[in-house]
Amino acid sequence: MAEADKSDEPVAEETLAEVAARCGLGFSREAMSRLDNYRQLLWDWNEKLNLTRHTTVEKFVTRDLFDTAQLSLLIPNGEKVLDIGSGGGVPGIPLAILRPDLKVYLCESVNKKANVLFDMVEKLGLDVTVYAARVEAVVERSSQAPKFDTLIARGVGPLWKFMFWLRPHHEQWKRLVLLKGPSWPDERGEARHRGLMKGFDLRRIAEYENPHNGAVTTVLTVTRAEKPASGKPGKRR
Ligand SMILES: C[S@@+](CC[C@H](N)C(=O)[O-])C[C@H]1O[C@@H](n2cnc3c(N)ncnc32)[C@H](O)[C@@H]1O
Repeated sequence: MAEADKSDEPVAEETLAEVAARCGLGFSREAMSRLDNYRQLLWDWNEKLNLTRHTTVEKFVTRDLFDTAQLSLLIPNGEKVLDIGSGGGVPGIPLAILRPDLKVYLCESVNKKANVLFDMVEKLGLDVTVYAARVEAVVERSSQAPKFDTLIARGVGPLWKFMFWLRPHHEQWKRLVLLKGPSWPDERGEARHRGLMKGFDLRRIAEYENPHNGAVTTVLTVTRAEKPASGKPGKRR
C-alpha cells in the first residue's frame, strides 16, 4: 500500500530548549522556562506594539538569547547593570533571568514601551527596575539613581551618541559595553572626530558569529582612560 503524502502536514517548530541546545546554550531548566515565558509575553505585546522582528523561536534564540549569553560571560558577579534603550527588553530581561546575581535596570525613552517593560518584569517576578526615561536623564539624577557598574546596549545608536549622552556623567558608570556590527571602526572614527573619546579607552573585548546567519558581532567596551605616568606622552584616544 502506498504511504500517505505527508508534505502538506505542518512542520512543528522546534522548542526553545531544542534550538538553545543546537546553539550550545546550556541554560538551566528553570531559566529555560522563564525565558520561554518572557518570549511569550514579548510576542503577545508585539501584536499591539512594534517591539521585535524576532517572531520565530529560531530568531529569538539565535539573535536575542545568543547575544545575551555572550554578554553575560563578560559581566562580573554582583554588578549593577543598566540596559540602555531596552525596547522589548533585550538584552536586559534575559540577562536578569540568566544572572540572578546581577541587579539589572532597564531604561527606555518611549513611554509605551517602558510600560510594557514594567508589565513583563512584574509578570516574570523579576527584581528589575525600569526607568521610563532617556539614559541622559537616568545618569544625570545622581541623587536618585545608583551608580552603575556596567552600561549595556544593543541596537540603540552609534558610539558617538552614547559618548555624547554619557560623557558628562562619567562618575555614574564604570564601563560601557556595546554590541556592534561590522561598521564599528567607522563609529569609532566619528566619535574620535567629534572629540568624544578624549580621556576614555575603547577596547574590542570579544567577537562572535551568529549561529543563524554567521553575522559577526563585536563587543566594545569604553572605560575612563588611566592617566599616563608622568613624563610619558599619553596615547591618542
Ligand atoms: C532599535 S531599539 C533596540 C531595542 C533592544 N535593545 C534590542 O536590541 O532589541 C532602540 C531603543 O532605544 C530607545 N532609545 C533611543 N534613544 C534612547 C535614549 N537616549 N535613552 C533611552 N532609550 C533610548 C528607543 O526608544 C528604542 O526603543
